[in-house]
Amino acid sequence: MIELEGLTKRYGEKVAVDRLTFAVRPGIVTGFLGPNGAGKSTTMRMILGLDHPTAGDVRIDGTHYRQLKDPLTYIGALLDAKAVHGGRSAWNHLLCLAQSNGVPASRVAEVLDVVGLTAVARKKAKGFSYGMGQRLGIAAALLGDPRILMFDEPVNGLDPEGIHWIRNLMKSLAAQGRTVFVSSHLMSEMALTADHLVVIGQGRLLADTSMADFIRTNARSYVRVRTPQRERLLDVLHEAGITVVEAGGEALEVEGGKAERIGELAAQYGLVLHELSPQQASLEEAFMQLTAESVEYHAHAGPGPAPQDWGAGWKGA
Ligand SMILES: Nc1ncnc2c1ncn2[C@@H]1O[C@H](COP(=O)(O)OP(=O)(O)OP(=O)(O)O)[C@@H](O)[C@H]1O
Repeated sequence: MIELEGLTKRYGEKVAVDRLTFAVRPGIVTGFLGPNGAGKSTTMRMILGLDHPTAGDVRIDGTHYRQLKDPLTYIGALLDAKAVHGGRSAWNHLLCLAQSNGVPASRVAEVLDVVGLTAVARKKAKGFSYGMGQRLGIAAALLGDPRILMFDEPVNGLDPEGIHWIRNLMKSLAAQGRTVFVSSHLMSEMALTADHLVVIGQGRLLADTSMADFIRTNARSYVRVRTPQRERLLDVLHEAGITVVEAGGEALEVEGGKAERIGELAAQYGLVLHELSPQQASLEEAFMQLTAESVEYHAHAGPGPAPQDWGAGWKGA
């Protein structure tokens, strides 16, 4: 379990993390979401004792990180995959970590096998691709067989097979009863992996809830209905007190009723339906809706030079 209480970090005037209070529980994957600059990495760094909180507190199974003996055996983390001495081989990097953390050297071969780097174990890390570096970082996190795992953007740079692999790895670690805390900007991936979500914006807690509740609360779900008897169906739904938002063409978006109820009403009145499909809102829609107010770094959309014209001013200069 990771517990944060009023955790705050200021850099001068900038409040990077603002009175965060939440707990990351064992047995499930908890996703950590927030727009760029929301404070996710700063929070993770404070959990690991790499940054000092300005105020508040954070504990790992009831203890401060700095008080843990052999911390890698309590919490394993992937924060920055590039934090590896490039001149060292993957094997040596992990062996050094094992020796300084009371982990048996036999674990090195085991974790290299888990992350699929056995074949390149003796190669220098500086020759690794970004994705191989991520795998090495994940191996380091797993080295001490810790009860708590924390990953900052673990799927960055991974190929589709690697993304699939890490998704299953995180789920199986949680199924073993471990605490798994993971940040990602890839909403589709997070939707497949996380059971619970902690969402922050501008350093503040915006949500601490199950995936299902988060989507239900923050995005619109509706039933899409197509019928050649549009006016009659509208009357029937209206009579039944069901809200209809009209869409283009012959499709209706029905917000206030379940597909079963709409289908039964149509049958009762002998109306033909060409489509009756519940539309589940996506995590991405829910996330954008919730964090719209707290996005600091917007790209410019709308009128402006087309991408092919960028730099046109340089021509002939
Ligand atoms: N060492 C530092 N000095 C000054 N400001 C910092 C420092 N580290 C982080 N910040 C600021 O704190 C805020 C939070 O940054 P942080 O990296 O924690 O966000 P994040 O949610 O991890 O963002 P991203 O999704 O872009 O990785 C940002 O405004 C950042 O500029």
